[in-house]
Amino acid sequence: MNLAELFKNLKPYVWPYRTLVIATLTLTLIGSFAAQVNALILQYTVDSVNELVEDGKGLDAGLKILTFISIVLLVKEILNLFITFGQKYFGEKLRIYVSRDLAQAIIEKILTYRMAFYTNQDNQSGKLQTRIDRGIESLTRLVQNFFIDILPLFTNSIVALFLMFNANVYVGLVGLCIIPIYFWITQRQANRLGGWRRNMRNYREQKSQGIIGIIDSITVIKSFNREDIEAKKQLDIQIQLTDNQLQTRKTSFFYDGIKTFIEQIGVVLIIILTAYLVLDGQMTIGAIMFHILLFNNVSAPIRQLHRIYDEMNDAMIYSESFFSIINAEEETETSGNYIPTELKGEFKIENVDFYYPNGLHALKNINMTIQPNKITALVGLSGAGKSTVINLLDKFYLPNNGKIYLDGIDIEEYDTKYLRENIGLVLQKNHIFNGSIEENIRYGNIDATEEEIIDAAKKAYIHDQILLLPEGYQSKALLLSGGQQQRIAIARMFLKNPPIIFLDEPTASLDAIATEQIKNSLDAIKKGRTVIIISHSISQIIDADYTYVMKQGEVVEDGTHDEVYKMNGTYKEIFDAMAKSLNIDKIAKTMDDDDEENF
Ligand SMILES: Nc1ncnc2c1ncn2[C@@H]1O[C@H](COP(=O)(O)OP(=O)(O)OP(=O)(O)O)[C@@H](O)[C@H]1O
Repeated sequence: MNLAELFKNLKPYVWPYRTLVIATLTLTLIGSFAAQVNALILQYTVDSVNELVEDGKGLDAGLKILTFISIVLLVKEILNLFITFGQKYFGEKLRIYVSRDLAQAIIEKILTYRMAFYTNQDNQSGKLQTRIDRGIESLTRLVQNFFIDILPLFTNSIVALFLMFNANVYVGLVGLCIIPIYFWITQRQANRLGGWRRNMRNYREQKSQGIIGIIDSITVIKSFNREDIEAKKQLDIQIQLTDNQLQTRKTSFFYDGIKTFIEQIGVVLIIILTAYLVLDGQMTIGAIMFHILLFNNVSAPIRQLHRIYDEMNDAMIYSESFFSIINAEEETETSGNYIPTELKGEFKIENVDFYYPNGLHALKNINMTIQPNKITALVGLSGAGKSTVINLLDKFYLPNNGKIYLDGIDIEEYDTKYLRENIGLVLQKNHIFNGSIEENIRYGNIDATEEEIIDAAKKAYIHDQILLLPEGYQSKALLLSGGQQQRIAIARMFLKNPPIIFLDEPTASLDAIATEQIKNSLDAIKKGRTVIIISHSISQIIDADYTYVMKQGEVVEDGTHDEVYKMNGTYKEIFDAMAKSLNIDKIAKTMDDDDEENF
């Protein structure tokens, strides 16, 4: 991203604060003129004092001059006080507001993005966070620097250059010559640093992703005693990062040295030239001071050029990824605008093919009909594509081929918000977010009353356990056990009370008693709705009205439980294995013995 594109992208965020910008710019201009007063006064002082000495006049005459100088300098400093304060304050205000707006804008934007954006390898949470944080940080620093540093310094520089030309065209030319040389060197420096800076961004992203990874997987790391391996992985990144940092610093030091050298040559040239003009009688002695101070005003911003360049480069590099996130229109979730008056809940999946963003062919020419008022089970071994079907029905992803219809209308034509409003989803994992139990359940219906929340928790058989917690419904939901969290997710679905329900192994982490209780609750809620259940539990599968059996992304069998069982294929294989794993013979024997004893 070049500077013009950067400013174009940034403009919408700065535009609302244009009054602040104008105020800062006006103060900057006044400040630039005030900054030249010192040079003028110094020249005046040297020349006046020199004249007094030459005329042999005493302190009395000098006192008048000194009083005048002191008053001018004092007034200038008081003025400067207000100018600098106003300029910094307005600049800072601008930075804070722009930073807030950028942060909010990117959050609002990514919330509208489709699921594929989040599951993309490049957008792992740590990486995404570093990209967003760094982007905002460098962009806001750019805004601040532009108004607080760059603009005042460069306006100073231009005004000083103008005064130099006004004094003598050759003096002005020396001042002017140094600028392109400096620019050229700084640009070479920036080009050489560009690659390393990009590397730096990657290493920083990897570093923060690494730390997040460690925290997320700490149980696995500790249980396998893999602390050393994890530390080594981080060390490798740190070593690459520091190598890169050193290279950056080395290059910077080298170019900084050259720039200081050039600047000093400029100072020497100014001294020689002005001394010549003074000796030639074309100027008074005060001009030497005047020119050196003016040259200093010209070179001061240039001396900062590399820092400004660095920051601009940072802003360009980091804003590149920031704006690529915020401007990723192709990631925005699509929505139709069809809203039916009534929802029957019949899904038809026709010849659907689906590839995940990483290219994995997860569904192959799938055909299914999901009947309303019935329970449809999706059965298959791990990785067969069952959850993927649900992902497609929820419009988290769109099929690459084929169509999905709901009540005869293509789901792409449906208003996505309406569709999801009518679907209740209980997932295998990742269903609890940071917040209290109450907040987590309330997510199902933001306007629910306390009684309704408690009622939902009761239906999910979690109410009694919540009451045993020290903070009850206000306890942190993430601290609950896996099975308890699953029941919170079920309570949330009960509260939502949608006509279509997708249950992805809803009882996977539950104990036997909770499974039995939840099963009864689910049986109650299933009535009169469209229900899809994915389960590895025999009891839930047997209860289904219709079953689709999936294998490696394809539907291999479908029918009622009896029909698919009799096909002697995958379903029978899975079902028999499930039954065997339950050790039904022994269970039956234990229960028989128990009955006999009781008898
Ligand atoms: N976000 C993703 N990106 C890439 N591949 C994915 C993604 N999610 C799932 N897959 C892959 O798609 C295939 C189908 O996965 P899916 O989760 O649908 O299986 P499943 O039948 O529900 O399995 P399980 O019973 O273990 O939940 C698997 O090979 C899985 O690795």
